[in-house]
Formats: sequence, C-alpha cells, structure tokens
Amino acid sequence: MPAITVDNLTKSFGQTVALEELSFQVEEGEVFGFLGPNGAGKSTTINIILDFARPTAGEVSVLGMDAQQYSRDIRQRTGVLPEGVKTYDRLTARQHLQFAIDSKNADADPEALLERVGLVDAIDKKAGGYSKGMAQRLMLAMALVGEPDLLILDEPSTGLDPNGAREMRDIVREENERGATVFFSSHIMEQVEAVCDRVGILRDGEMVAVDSVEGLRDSVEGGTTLRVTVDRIDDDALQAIRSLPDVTNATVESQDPPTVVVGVEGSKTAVLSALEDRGIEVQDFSTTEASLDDVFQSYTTDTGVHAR
Ligand SMILES: Nc1ncnc2c1ncn2[C@@H]1O[C@H](COP(=O)(O)OP(=O)(O)OP(=O)(O)O)[C@@H](O)[C@H]1O
Repeated sequence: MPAITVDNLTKSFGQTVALEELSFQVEEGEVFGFLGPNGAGKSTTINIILDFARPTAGEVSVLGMDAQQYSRDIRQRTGVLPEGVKTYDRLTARQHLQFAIDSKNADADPEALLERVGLVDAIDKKAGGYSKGMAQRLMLAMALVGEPDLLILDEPSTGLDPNGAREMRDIVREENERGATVFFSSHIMEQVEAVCDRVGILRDGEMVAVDSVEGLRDSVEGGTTLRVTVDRIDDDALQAIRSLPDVTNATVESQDPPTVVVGVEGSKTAVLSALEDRGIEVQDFSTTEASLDDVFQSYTTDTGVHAR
C-alpha cells in the first residue's frame, strides 16, 4: 500500500491553476523529495494531502485512507512541519511539546525530543525569543511526537544554518530507519540528494520527473563533462570527436594550453582514443558530473534540455 496516492489532482484559485491533473505515489517506507521552484504548487499539494485545503478535482489518499474523509485519523498518524513557522510567543518549548503530546495522546518525553533537535537548552524559554532556526527546530520536535508513520515536512531546512540542515537530514534518516515514510518539499536540489530514495520535480503544478537522484542525473544530456588538455587541436579532430556516438557536444575552451570540453554520455576513453589516433597528445584530462543544479535547471527552466 502506498503511503500517499495523489490522483489527477487539480486545484484552482480563481484564474490561477496551481495544480493540474497531478498524479504520483509515495511508497511506504521511502524518503520522497518533492522538489520545485517557488510557486510550483508544493505547499498547495501538501495542504490538500493534509486536508487544510480542498481540491478542485481529483483524489488523495494517505496511509490507505481518503484524505478528506479520514483527515483526523490521518493527522493522528502523521507528523507535520508546516510551511512558515508558527510558534506561540508566550509558550515555552516544553509547553509546545506538551500540547502536541496531549493532542496526539502520545507518550513522549519533551526533553528527549528537544535533545534530538538540539534545543534542549532552551526548553523553558518562551518561543517569542527564539531565532528562526530555533523555531524551526521546535516545530520539527513537535512533528516527531508519537513516532508518526508518515512525516510531511514542508521546506524543513528553512532558517537553518548548514549544521542545522545536516542535523535535519540526520533526523530524516533516523526516522526512516525507524520505519517512517518521509515526504518533504524543497526548492534546493542539494538538500534532497543525501537522503531521498526518489525525487519528484514539480513545475507549474505538473510533475515533470519522478526518479532516483541517480536516474535524474542520467537523464540530463551531456551528463559528464570531459575536459582534455592536448598539445594541439584542429577542426578535423574536433569533428571526429563530435561524431562519436556517446558525445553530445565538443568545443575548444582555450588555445593556451589547447583544451577541449566534451559532453559525454557513455565511454570517455573513445574520446581520448579519437585524439590519439590523430597523433594528438593528451596531456591531461578531468571529468565533472552534471551538478544537481544542472538537473534541477534542466527540468524547471525554459532553456533546460527537458524544457517543454
Ligand atoms: N490561497 C491562495 N490563493 C490564491 N493563489 C494561491 C493560494 N495559494 C497558492 N496560490 C498560488 O498557487 C500557486 C502555487 O503556490 P504554492 O504556494 O503551492 O507553491 P510552492 O511550490 O509551495 O512555492 P514556494 O516554494 O514559494 O513555497 C502559486 O501561483 C500561488 O500564487
């Protein structure tokens, strides 16, 4: 049984179509990264999954239950970190957690939870004085109450410094190892790489790709860039490289020293052999993988290779 099934979901706000016949599934036990630029429709999707908003058309089921009909049961088994941090200024971290524990009828220790998110020192301080990162940590601790079967985290790294973002990833991993399914949104590709089994990329309310990070990388043309320094280069050799089956493009980057930049999807040795066959001496070479930013860009901008 999938943890989340989104089926033909459409959501309009007046003239604005935020989601258009969106369908995808999150499998039980996986960490699914929900990625997309600002305004792509991530929060709208999450709000409908949690029944904070109603769809214009389409259906959503969570943990095998209809999202609208069983929203209370779903929320009981789900830990949520909503978009935009909303803490109560006059309540302490302990009081926040006690509230979450009571409303879930859970048996949890506020201190242990705050220890996990690195906020135990501020346990009896009022949230009004918290930094953005501290508030975010508190909200995460609240999401962890009651060992939920499903964690839904909307932009969980917002307001966190690099250490905080790393701790967040560690917690996602720990929760997943405990058995929880994790669904989290982000507009930063790097944040999903380390923890996600699969990534869905949303653009203008439509899912443009769903795959592992590795699979997404492979789908970007010219996945690897090969930079070769040679003793000389001529048009004939450049043409020979371009005509190789695995090569997507080849250009001369500089003449001093002569350097060729080649986009390769398969064997790199064929490129080096083509040069050497023409009596050109390869003095040095290096390879660079397509960065995750390249992958994200290729799916979400009009200039990318996956642009529609
Ligand atoms: N309550 C609303 N009323 C009108 N339009 C809305 C409302 N909520 C969202 N939208 C619109 O729906 C689209 C999707 O917005 P949404 O907040 O879901 O995107 P997002 O991917 O979460 O973006 P971000 O990364 O900026 O949070 C946007 O065009 C937005 O302006």
